[in-house]
Amino acid sequence: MPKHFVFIVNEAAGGGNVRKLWPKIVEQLNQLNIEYRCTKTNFVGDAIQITKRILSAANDRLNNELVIVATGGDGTLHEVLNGCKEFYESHPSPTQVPIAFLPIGSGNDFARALKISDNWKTAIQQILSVKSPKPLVVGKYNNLNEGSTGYFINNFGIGLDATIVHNANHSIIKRNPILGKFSYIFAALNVIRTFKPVKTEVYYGENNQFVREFTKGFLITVTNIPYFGGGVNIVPTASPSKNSLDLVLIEKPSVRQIIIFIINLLAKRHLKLKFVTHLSKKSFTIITDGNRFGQIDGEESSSQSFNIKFETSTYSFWVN
Ligand SMILES: Nc1ncnc2c1ncn2[C@@H]1O[C@H](COP(=O)(O)OP(=O)(O)OP(=O)(O)O)[C@@H](O)[C@H]1O
Repeated sequence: MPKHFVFIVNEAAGGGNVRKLWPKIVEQLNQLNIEYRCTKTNFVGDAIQITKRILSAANDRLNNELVIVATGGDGTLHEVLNGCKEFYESHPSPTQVPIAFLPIGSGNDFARALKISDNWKTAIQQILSVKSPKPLVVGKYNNLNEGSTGYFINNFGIGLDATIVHNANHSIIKRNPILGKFSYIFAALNVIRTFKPVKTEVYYGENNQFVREFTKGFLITVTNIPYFGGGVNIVPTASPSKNSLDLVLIEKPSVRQIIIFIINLLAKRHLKLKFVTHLSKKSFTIITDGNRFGQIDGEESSSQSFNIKFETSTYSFWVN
């Protein structure tokens, strides 16, 4: 069946690079003679509202033809996913409009995990070569303190990586089209020195009957894919095709341990280190004692003491 593609375009992604690229992409789409339309986002969170409007305007026939193409970075894809999930939670349907991804943001970790090309022309060809939607696992979080829920495609971090995201997002480097790619590295070098660890409890098992306590939680990351922070291979075995989420937790390391960790990270052996905790589960709850930043798919959440239940969920994606 011919597909109708709706591009939700975040021109602010990729340090503003998308604004320059988009006219070229439009030219290419016209040359390819495919059926498409596009909507540009105007502010943070707009892609959630746009997605919900698209889905509520589609009827049953269109539902089978539509593909929503998140066009930007991981934050744009995150918003499109949450728009879809919110819509179908209030309008249950046997079929879901699938999400495709045209990765032209700064980090593009989801694309890296799914081997979607970072060359936009190739990525468009990849989208056009898909024959049918594929269900993929996404993370669901339930913030038990706030009573809010949401979904993530990549990772939910508390502490170190979240503070790095906070600092990177507020640095002028992030808005630079060339240096933007390195904004996380610059921020990391500073935060690793200054970050204050946080007391953390992790509950898991059928009825949360197992608990692990960490007095000096430093890096606390729940991930659905191998990468975080723009290409760091934090859990090489993580996959959105596996019905589990991976937790990596490191307590405040010494300088020696940081060096050992980096060397082992490069050799993909870091999860075997004694001072690194790695759990792969369908569900767990993390409680932290002390206000720290959180990051969800690279977008920061406010500084707070977290009490979060994580579980797996699924959504339909237009990927090979
Ligand atoms: N018109 C807009 N102006 C400013 N910000 C916007 C606009 N539309 C969307 N946004 C916000 O831009 C932020 C960054 O988008 P996105 O994450 O897609 O790009 P990126 O940061 O370059 O990529 P990545 O997350 O892969 O590093 C998101 O929080 C999104 O809500």
